[in-house]
Amino acid sequence: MSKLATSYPSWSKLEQLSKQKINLREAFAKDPQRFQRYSRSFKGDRVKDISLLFDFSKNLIDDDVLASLISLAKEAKVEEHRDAMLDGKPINGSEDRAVLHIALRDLEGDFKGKDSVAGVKEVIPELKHMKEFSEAVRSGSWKGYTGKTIKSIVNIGIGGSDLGPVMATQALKPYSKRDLDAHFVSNIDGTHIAETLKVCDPETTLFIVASKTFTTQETITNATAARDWFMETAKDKAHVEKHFVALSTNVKAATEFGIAEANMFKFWDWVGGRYSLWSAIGLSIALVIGYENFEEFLKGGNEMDRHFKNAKLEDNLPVLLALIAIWYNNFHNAQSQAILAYDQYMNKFADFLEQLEMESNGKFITSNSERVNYETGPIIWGQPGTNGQHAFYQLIHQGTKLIPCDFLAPVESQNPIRGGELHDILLSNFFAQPEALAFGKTEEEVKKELGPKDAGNTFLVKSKVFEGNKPTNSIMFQKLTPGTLGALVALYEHKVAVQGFVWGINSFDQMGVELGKVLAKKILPVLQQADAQKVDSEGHDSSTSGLIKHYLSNRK
Ligand SMILES: O=P(O)(O)OC[C@H]1O[C@@H](O)[C@H](O)[C@@H](O)[C@@H]1O
Repeated sequence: MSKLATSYPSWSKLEQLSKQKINLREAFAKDPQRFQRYSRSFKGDRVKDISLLFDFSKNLIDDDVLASLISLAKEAKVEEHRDAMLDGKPINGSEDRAVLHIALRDLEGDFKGKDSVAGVKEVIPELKHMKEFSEAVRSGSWKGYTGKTIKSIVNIGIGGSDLGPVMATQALKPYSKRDLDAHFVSNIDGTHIAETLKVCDPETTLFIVASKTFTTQETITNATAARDWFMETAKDKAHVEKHFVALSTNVKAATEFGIAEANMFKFWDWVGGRYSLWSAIGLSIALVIGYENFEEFLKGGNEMDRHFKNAKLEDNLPVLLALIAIWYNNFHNAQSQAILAYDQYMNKFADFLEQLEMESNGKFITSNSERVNYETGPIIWGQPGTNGQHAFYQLIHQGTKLIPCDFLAPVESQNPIRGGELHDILLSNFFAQPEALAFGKTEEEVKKELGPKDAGNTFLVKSKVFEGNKPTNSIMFQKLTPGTLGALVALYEHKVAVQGFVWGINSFDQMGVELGKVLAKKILPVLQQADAQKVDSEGHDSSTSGLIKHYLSNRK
């Protein structure tokens, strides 16, 4: 049973330690080995192109802090929780489910404990189905109802059934089949599907209806709209099977929607939505980058799984990433964390991590049904570099909030424009920003730089001071290959799991998304009946009633 994290002896120790201010200028000056001491490298042993360097030396830590964070992980039984997860124990207690996204990428059978869980043995046959299908579409042997090759795919899904595929297809664009257009429709705002259908041809478009539950209102409504649009041209229902496939755990509902069993790609209830890009939900990824590359992505995730399982806590990348974030979240009052990827292909990475981290760890109840008396998941946000530098970095450098940042960048660019000049400029920024954040600029330095003419202008001098001491992690990877992306995603997945273990919460349900859905379902009939009189009898507060009535009386 999970305890309140505040009850661990190391929690109090860390509270004490947080009162001693660590100054990064002094820490680096004192210890020439600081980078060596606080950085780790990680190489794939099967996927050879994976090579990561994780530098956490620009954090407000010293040996005492790090040792106490590691002790905290031990007291919270992180290793036991991890092993229970990898063994397929039902650690998602509120739903009584195992948490086995690792099974989706365990192609060589490294994790035996999970094998008795129902569905695990179907992973490989289902991958074979994905392989055959994606190859048929990509090679052109799969034809639309008029005998034409598929030119566009439209993934219709939301949340985890959208964000992972969107992020990964963007990230792995260099590996994509450029003559196959990939679209993603998620929002129930009709604009999303309307604008997508405008650039699609019913004869050459394949719709992928991606929904774990197959009951999600947005997805089912958008899929129905897509089918109506298709039927306007195709006329005959029998043509649907050439143009619609389903990715779901709910075979019954997908059948009711009209999708033939042969066109269904299944997964299981032990795959959480935000962890589902490794499952059939990744079909759009396999279609875009090809099955072999998709498999490399899976193998990259498995590299990180084995590291997570086998590396000692002090060297364990997900554990370190999690503990460092806990240090700021719980002992330095940091409310948010920025994800800053210096790789344009990763422009959806922060969006993806928003769901992964916030839906997983935005909880106030422990697995022991107690209300936490400490902060849980931070707000995750970010933009790719260098764009963010010209927008919000001002606040990170000189604002009043502490925002720990993860900087990520590839050693090798996929597009070495002008002989690599652009990449060098990009990387010079990737190196410079954490340096500026850590070491800042003192008043003396500013005065010296301004020279005698302006050094007496106090407001100017003070405005130009950077206090520094802002913590960052830097993660460099060789190149954004499918394997590397897999390892990076799994790194963050396990980071989230470790944090949940320490905070004693269930990172694998998402009850907090339900209430709004239920209320919307109650309001919808009122909008459809357009009965403004009825609004008052619905029992809403005056604000909600007022807004509904405003809508009903002003819509055309
Ligand atoms: O894949 P489904 O069942 O349509 O669900 C989509 C999303 O629905 C949301 O309500 C959940 O919070 C997400 O976790 C989930 O990914």
